[in-house]
Amino acid sequence: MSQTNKAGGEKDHAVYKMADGDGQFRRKPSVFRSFISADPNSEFPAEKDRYVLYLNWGCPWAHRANIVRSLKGLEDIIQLVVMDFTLTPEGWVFNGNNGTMEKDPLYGFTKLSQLYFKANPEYEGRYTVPLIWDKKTETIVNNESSEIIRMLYTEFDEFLPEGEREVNKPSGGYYPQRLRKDIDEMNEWVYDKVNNGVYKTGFASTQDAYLSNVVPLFESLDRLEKHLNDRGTKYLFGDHITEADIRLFTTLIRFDVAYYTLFKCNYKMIRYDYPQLHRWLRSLYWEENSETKGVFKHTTHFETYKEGYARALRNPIVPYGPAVEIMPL
Ligand SMILES: N[C@@H](CCC(=O)N[C@@H](CS)C(=O)NCC(=O)O)C(=O)O
Repeated sequence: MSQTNKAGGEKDHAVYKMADGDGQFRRKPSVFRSFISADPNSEFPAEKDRYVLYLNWGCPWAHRANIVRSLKGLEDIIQLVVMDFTLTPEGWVFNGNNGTMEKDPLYGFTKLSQLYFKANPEYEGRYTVPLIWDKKTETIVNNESSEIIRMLYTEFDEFLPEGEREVNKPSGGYYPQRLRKDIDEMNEWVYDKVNNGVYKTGFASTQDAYLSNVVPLFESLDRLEKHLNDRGTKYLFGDHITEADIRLFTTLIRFDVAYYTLFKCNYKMIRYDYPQLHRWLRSLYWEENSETKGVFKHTTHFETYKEGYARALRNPIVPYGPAVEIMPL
């Protein structure tokens, strides 16, 4: 493979090396895996103004956490720190660009890696968002979005009005007991083939690696289309939004705009080829009702998607289209 570098001399920097020697991108497991708990005697008890969520607008994993923080009405309880969406050779940085913070508000840091080293001076993994920081013990509680969102569903409920608590929701909330098996089962293949599938496709560095991921990606989108079509429901598992919707949304809202071109996921487009998924995506984005609370739209930042992925790929060109980011309802 040619290593021609049109974007400058940084292309070979470790931060941009996504594929392994065989051309496949393999996401490393997150390292910080503690849980915030409603139990006041736990290691990380839920408290107001104790925890901080670090993220940027570009990242789909971070987007999950941002959606749940707002859906749950935790804006006054969990602080949000937004970093720039451009992946630099030093990882994510604070620089004040694009309306983000100039410096880390807690320590004045300029790089996310500094928080990782403050939490663990021996840390060796990647410096990823999202992460939840504990101001009291000054460490990272968790940097795995699938776990962060689960803490947010329930563990801060005592700070919320009765009706917003998961136990009091007639639907059972975002991860209802009666749907757990179905949601977990869907999460498993949607994570591998769709959420992470677009990355494995886009970061593949050989034709074989690319094909071995792009084909299952579209087979899985076909499967999701059929799931919605067969059930005829508004959301993936009925009339209420669940975790499965939140996890799929952050990938599909980036699909036509960014993954289609930049990650070469260009076999089909959501808007033209998947009527059910397109209907589902637009209703989450556009409808402002008691289910969506307008949160899906307000946490979506289209302007960062194309540019963020182009930069992460060291691609100097930001694609011009599509003309419309998301079609009207
Ligand atoms: N498993 C993690 C993945 C998070 C992740 O990979 N985030 C990306 C941004 S979309 C990141 O921070 N990448 C920086 C890097 O790998 O250097 C999660 O779901 O929380």
